[in-house]
Amino acid sequence: MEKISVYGASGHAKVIIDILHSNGNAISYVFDDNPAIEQILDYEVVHQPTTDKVMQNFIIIGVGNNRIRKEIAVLIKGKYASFISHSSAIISPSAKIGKGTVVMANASVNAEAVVGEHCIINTGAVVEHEAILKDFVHISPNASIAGNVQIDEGTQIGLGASVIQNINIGKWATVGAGAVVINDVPNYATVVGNPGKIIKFNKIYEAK
Ligand SMILES: CC(=O)SCCNC(=O)CCNC(=O)[C@H](O)C(C)(C)COP(=O)(O)OP(=O)(O)OC[C@H]1O[C@@H](n2cnc3c(N)ncnc32)[C@H](O)[C@@H]1OP(=O)(O)O
Repeated sequence: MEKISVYGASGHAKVIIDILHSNGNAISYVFDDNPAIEQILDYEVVHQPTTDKVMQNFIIIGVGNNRIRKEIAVLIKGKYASFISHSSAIISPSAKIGKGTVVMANASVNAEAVVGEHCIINTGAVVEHEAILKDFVHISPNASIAGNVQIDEGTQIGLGASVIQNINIGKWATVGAGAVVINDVPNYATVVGNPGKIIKFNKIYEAK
């Protein structure tokens, strides 16, 4: 089993640690740049200047925010672990999943789905057949992505949201918790409700 370092000691990192345990992976280091965070679950959190040691292992970024996860991925250019998944996740042999991505407990990724790098397929989420998710996408707990949906970089699909088949969702968009998306969503839009409607466009800058 690979030894893995977790970069970022957040709540999301705690779930990643559970996943690594579920697979029998050894965790070498948990790193955070905030020196005030000293402990996460049973692990002592290391800080600079131990960064070099952290980099010697395969890395999973333990940060839930898509934009910050991308900034870290671009900044540290580490050797990222191939995707990790909880032992209860169901992943089709024909699905393709990029490095650094995390598939959590009871999630499903079905036939010929393509999931990019550093994505989060959160607890109980469903990514249906032939869906295409670009890098840094987060499918929140219990959200469902139907067949042939395409979701561009950095977009978050909120808790329990549903996206019907063949929909295209742009980059750095947000779908609110519980939304039902039945129309394409443009880049940067925030969509809420059933049927999903655009309420605003995100003003946060796009990670480089
Ligand atoms: C493991 C984990 O914890 S993963 C975390 C997963 N988290 C989520 O899924 C959270 C998803 N986020 C949301 O649903 C948020 O409410 C967002 C992003 C859609 C909107 O958040 P904000 O930008 O802060 O908007 P704000 O709270 O000001 O709401 C704006 C309007 O939209 C409404 N609204 C906000 N969220 C929703 C929603 N999910 N469904 C319906 N209406 C909503 C508000 O009531 C408000 O309406 P009003 O203008 O008539 O008063």
